[in-house]
Amino acid sequence: MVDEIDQTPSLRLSFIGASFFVAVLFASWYRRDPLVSPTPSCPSLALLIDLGVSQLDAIPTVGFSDPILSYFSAFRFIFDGLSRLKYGYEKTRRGLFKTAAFRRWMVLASGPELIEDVRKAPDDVLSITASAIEFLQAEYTLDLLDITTDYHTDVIRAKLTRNIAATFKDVRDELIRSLDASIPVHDDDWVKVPVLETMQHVVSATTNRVFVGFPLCRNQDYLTLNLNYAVNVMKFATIIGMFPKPLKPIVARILSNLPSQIQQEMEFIRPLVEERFARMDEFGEDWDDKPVRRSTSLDVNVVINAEVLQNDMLMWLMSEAKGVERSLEGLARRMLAVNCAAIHTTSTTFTNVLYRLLSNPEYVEPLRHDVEIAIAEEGWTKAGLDKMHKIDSFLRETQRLDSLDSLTLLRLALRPFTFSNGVTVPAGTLIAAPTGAINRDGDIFPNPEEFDGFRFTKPRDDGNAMAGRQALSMSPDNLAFGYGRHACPGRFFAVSEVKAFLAHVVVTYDVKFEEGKQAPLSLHIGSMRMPGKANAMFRKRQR
Ligand code: HEM
Repeated sequence: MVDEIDQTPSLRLSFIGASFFVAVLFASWYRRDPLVSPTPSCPSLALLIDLGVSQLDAIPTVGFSDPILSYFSAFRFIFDGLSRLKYGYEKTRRGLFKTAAFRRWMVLASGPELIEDVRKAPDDVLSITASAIEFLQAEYTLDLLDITTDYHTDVIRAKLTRNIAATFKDVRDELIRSLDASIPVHDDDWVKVPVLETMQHVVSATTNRVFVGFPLCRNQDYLTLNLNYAVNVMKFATIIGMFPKPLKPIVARILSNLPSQIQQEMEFIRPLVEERFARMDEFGEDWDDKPVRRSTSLDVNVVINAEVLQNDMLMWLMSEAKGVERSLEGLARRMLAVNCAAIHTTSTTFTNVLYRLLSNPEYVEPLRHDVEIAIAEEGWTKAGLDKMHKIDSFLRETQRLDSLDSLTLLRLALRPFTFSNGVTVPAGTLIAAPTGAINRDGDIFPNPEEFDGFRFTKPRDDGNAMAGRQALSMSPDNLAFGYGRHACPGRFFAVSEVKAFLAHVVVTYDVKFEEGKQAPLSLHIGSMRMPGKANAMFRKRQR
């Protein structure tokens, strides 16, 4: 007994010593990075740089700076991300601070100059693709055939955006049809609807009207597949990201059923792809510009002899895909990825906008007025949406307070990067803007915690009411869609969709929360924010 007591401290010390040694080795191996430039040949120097001790030292840290203890900070960030970022921002406003991520340091830049530095940096220095590979764990969650190409981004930016006015009638048609189906209002009765699930369904159907056209956009199994895939990517990425590289494929295999999802997507789009490739072979590459064809095999309950749009996302991808990407499997994976980028973000925004409307019923009448004036002038068109300034401001204010992620402009430094204030960060550092904290800065937005739905319609000091104030305007103060060359290419489409939704809801329904209920608490995981679940009550608008 005595022996045991005597030996315990030395055993404990040896155990702590050995654990420390293993932890340091593990940390140096775990944070070693295949994506960035080679580190120096001297192992100890490489270790110091990998751990960010030397070059990052000058930047203040939120949490532990110590290489080992920083893992606790990275872990804590999962539960407390927004307030950690707010704390760092308050202390270093318009400067730099850093916090630990699991595999590397993340440096947060705020203030117009530093954000401009990030915006202007070339892709081979600060890479959005490399950060997406890591942040979304894209190798395991998206698993594109050629992960190095993002041709879908150009397709969205050019073709989808150029076709917004032309496809608006279809988008609105699908929006109304799916809302009618999900919210069966009769007479003057109130109908109870689960908000998040309904918005996910409505956005999937509406978006896929332009992605694959009718009738596939109404196939419930197809919509569920793409929706589940989109929601799971975010969830799985967070979990897989916590494991070291050799364990990631195993964890990914346990968590996800990606191979079967890809197979299902292939089966859904196979008839379209085969028919269209055959036509492309017959008529040449210009075939996709033939806008419509008549179909005889549609769901007769809904539309008879409808025009089926051939100008859809799948067609545009087929026209631009090269190499392995120009196969059924390549296209199926790409369609899943595009759905993933579009559905989760837009349905979360629909949900946030609706919760804000239910929580602030005094906005309903002025919003109705805004819509009715615009529609009287321009009809239900893209030009009509552009005139709905109050609807636009309500959306932007919602995005300000309910940002989907408290980080944007996430980039991975592939080479050392020097900010305009002279501070250099090493290759392998993540860089981002603390958007959630910027959005709550009282110097930029007076009464920042207050929801002021018409904040962005009020005249400014320079008398220029609207310039730079729309939901689509990007600046260091409005990063909801990012900023610069890699800003969200789907933002024009997304904003039209959300504005069309809000405009339709206010002129069609009366809305409220269930008796005694209010907006649910959001779930925060790391920097991400997901709205909670609640029911909304709808009835036909009483005039
Ligand atoms: C309200 C809805 C949406 C929000 C809030 C949103 C937000 C964002 C943000 C913050 C970024 C990163 C920008 C940066 O880091 O600079 C981004 C990128 C991206 N978004 Fe969206 N997005 C939305 C809808 C969409 C839609 C509808 C699509 C597709 C049709 C889409 C496709 C993409 C793609 C492909 C990228 C990567 C761009 C690149 O790598 O250059 N997004 N989005």
